[in-house]
Amino acid sequence: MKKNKQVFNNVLELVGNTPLIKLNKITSSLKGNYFAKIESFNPGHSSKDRIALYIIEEAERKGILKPGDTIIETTSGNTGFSIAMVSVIKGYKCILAVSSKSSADKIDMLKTMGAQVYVCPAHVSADDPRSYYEVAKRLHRETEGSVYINQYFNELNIDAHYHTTGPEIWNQTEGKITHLVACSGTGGTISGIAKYLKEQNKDVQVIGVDAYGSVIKKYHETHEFDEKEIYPYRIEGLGKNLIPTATDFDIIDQFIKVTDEESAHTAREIAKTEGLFVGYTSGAAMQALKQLNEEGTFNENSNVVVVFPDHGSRYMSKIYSDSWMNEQGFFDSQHEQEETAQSIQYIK
Ligand SMILES: Cc1ncc(COP(=O)(O)O)c(C=O)c1O
Repeated sequence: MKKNKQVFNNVLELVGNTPLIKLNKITSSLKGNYFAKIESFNPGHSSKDRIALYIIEEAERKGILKPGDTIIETTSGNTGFSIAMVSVIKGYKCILAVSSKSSADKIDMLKTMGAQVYVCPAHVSADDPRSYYEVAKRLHRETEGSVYINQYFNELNIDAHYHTTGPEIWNQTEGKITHLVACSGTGGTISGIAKYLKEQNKDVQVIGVDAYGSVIKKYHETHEFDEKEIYPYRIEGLGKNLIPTATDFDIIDQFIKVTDEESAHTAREIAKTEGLFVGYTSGAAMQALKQLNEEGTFNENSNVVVVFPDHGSRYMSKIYSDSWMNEQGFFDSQHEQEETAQSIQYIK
């Protein structure tokens, strides 16, 4: 049968080639042109589909993985979902070691996607045999024919974005991009895209978004790992309490930090202004654009691409819940709280 582009052989054929959408209203008072790379258009609703597929296919190419083998990772987040999805299609077992802090919803989601989930105590040190890092390492050692994805320390994480997201952004902007702004967690997204873009045009400015409570920005500036920078924060997937080797610090020009509170409000603002229902780190990245604009980073000729990594549906009990926002103290005034409450009217 002739290949019909409307019909796909399986869901994995839809990974990548996400749209770049112009931001209009939320950026109306900022200098320059703004475009968002909407990674929730991946079938697993996040950018992590790209690394799951790429790393697993690399292992296949190298003959490390055979059908029926096992893929192991330590995450309850987007990467876990993406690995589970790829494993279903390709016929691998998927083992995810997650922290007991993970919500029941997330664990159920992974279980639904066929993963074997090990829930490990959250409040033990990383080198404790019960920690999710150690459990994953032990399962990897004990399971013949297993691959440990280890996204924070796997350079294929960078390669995945170098070969996919980077060229997509270059082509979608017809080479006119001047600035890339992206959150940095493992650092794979920003490092891989930056490497590709700078090979095309070394003048493209690359700005990473970090969280208060994370060591990344300070490490970039001083090469010092400063434990004093570390404290708990709420945004998931952004910043870190360790230095990932999946971040190429030399290729990133600058880091900027954003707060939990402003990022949450900005994510809600993106939905209301652009009709894009995106995750918490998309709010963080957009918040970074506002701060960079204030600092005078952009001018009328700037063509800024911002990466929105995932979909808002994963944050219903967090930033899109008024009671959660209230519990965090993110509604500064009674007025703000009443205003959002008024958008729901109960007819009795
Ligand atoms: C929601 C979300 N945003 C942003 C990131 C950051 O992407 P990267 O790990 O490629 O730096 C992650 C990764 O963990 C994520 O899950």
